Amino acid sequence: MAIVLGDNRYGKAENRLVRVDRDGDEHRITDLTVSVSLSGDMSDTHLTGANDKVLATDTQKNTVFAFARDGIGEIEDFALRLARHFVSTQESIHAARVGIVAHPWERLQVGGRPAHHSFARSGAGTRTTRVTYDGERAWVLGGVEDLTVLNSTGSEFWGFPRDEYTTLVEVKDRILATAVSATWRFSVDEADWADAHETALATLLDAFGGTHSQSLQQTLYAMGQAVLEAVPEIAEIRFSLPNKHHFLVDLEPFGLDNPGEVFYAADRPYGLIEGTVLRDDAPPAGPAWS
Ligand SMILES: O=c1[nH]c(=O)c2[nH]c(=O)[nH]c2[nH]1
Repeated sequence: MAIVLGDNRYGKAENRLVRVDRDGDEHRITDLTVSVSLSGDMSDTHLTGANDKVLATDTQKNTVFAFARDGIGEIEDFALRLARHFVSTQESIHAARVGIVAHPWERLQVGGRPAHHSFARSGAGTRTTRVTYDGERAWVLGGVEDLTVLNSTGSEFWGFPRDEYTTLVEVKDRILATAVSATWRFSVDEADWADAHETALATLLDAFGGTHSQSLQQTLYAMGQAVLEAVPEIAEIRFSLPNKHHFLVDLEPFGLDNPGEVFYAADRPYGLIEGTVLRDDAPPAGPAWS
C-alpha cells in the first residue's frame, strides 16, 4: 500500500474589496468578496515542504487589490482577468478559480435628490460569479444568492401521499416564500454580462410572481425554463430554494377567526428544494461546477 497526495487546491478566500469610482463629485461603489483558488504542480509543498512553486496566498490577495486599481467592470470580466493572470504567469499553476460575490449598495436620497456619495446597503440579493480557467478555456458561472421573495397567494400544495406520519393539511391557498440561490452556467466566455444578469434576474422574478404554483418544485422549474428561454448564452441553471414556511396561526382559542391574515413565519426546519434546469443540448460543463 502506498499513500499518495490527492486532489488539492489553495488560495486566498473572501478578500473584501471596495472600490470607489469617482466621476467628479458623483461616486459609485463596488463592494466585492473575491475568493481565489489555484491548483497545479503542488506536490513538492505537500511532500517535501519546498515552496518554490507556491504563489503565496498573500500575493494572490495583493493581486486582487492591484487589479482593482485599473477598474473592476463587470464581475465576470474581473474574475476572468484574474484567473487568466494566475495561470498565464505561473508555470506551476494549471488552473485557477475565482469566485466573486457582489454586495449591492443603493444611492440615498438626500435633500430630495440622489446623493453624490451616500449609500445604503440594499437587501435584494447578491450577484455572484465563478470563473474557472485551465490555461486553454474559461468556464463562467453567474447567479444570485439570498434573493428573498414571497407570494402572498397563488400557491397551493395538495395531492401528496399520506402515510401514518403525515399530518400536513392540504392547502389551496398559502404563502410561498423562499430565498433564491440560483447559479447559471454560460456556454460562452464572452458576453454582455450586465445585460445577461439583468435579463436573467428580471425573468426569474417575473416567473416567480407569475406562476400559479402547486409546489415550490414547480416554481423552480418555471423560473429555470423562463431564464433559459430569455438568455440564449445560459446553458444550465441550478437552484437551491429553502421553503420559508408560513403557518396560519390558530386564533380560535382567543375567539377569533383567521381568514388567511395572521401567520407564524417559521425559521427552521425548512424544506430545501434543489434542482437543475438545462438545455438538452447543453455543452459539457467541464470543471465549471466542481
Ligand atoms: O412546495 C412544497 N414542496 C414540498 O415538497 C413540500 N413538502 C411540504 O411539507 N411542503 C411542501 N411544499
